[in-house]
Amino acid sequence: MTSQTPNNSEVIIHVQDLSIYYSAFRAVKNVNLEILRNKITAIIGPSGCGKSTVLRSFNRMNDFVQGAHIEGKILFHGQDIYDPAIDPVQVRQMIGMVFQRPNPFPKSIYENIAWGARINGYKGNMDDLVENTLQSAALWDEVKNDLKKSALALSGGQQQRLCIARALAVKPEIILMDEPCSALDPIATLKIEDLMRTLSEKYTIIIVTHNMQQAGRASDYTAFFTMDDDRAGLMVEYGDTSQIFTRPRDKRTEDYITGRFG
Ligand SMILES: Nc1ncnc2c1ncn2[C@@H]1O[C@H](COP(=O)(O)OP(=O)(O)OP(=O)(O)O)[C@@H](O)[C@H]1O
Repeated sequence: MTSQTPNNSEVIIHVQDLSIYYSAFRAVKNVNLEILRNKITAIIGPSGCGKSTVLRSFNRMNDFVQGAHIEGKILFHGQDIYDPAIDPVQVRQMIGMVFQRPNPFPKSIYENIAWGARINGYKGNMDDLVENTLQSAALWDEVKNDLKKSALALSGGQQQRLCIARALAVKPEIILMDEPCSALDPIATLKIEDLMRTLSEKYTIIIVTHNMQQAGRASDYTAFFTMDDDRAGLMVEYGDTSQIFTRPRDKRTEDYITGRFG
């Protein structure tokens, strides 16, 4: 691994020799990566190189895919999240996820936030929680008079910010974002990118994106993945986003970011 991570930042996730399989097929191999706290890390690379697979392994979403399993370790604050003693539900509470297509529940805006919190046993003032998380997701001003309205009546960008608010409501430390803007127009996309920057003051964000301008604009660190001859994804290079985009060390990274491949 080519790592430029400054050693004064706290590592929140250590990925050690990670390989991920779908039954016998090794989709990702031998990844070593350190994710830094309160930073935005982008995972980029050509289609099929395993970006989503890696992202989903960080909160055990691959557990839902029959035959999916990993080798190696993913340590969250030094704790192996695949240790049999660990409850995957708790992992997903601490490491939340936002998906490609906004997927609010077919319920009111209010209930989209309150539901997860209630299931998690939240005992505080629900109105305050709803307001605070909608504020954190930069959505409050747009919806404060419509909290009883269906979430499905919101625009795509608003729905995605609601999904971010919903993820925040259960107090995670990390937010995984899998192509969160691919269904959004450019203005809604920029709003989400601004929001990511604000959220990184309190949270750690890992984003998979096809959009290289987005990775360049919105992330602090970038991991570039590609596919090997055996179709397994591997990490080619990882470092400061400006270095990856202006002075890539590996020819494969350079070819990808200059558009010669991918
Ligand atoms: N549920 C699954 N079952 C079997 N194979 C899968 C599954 N999900 C992904 N794969 C395979 O794993 C490899 C990596 O897929 P993944 O979706 O992680 O790549 P990606 O880089 O995120 O792709 P894209 O940019 O197109 O979304 C591909 O070969 C894909 O076909």
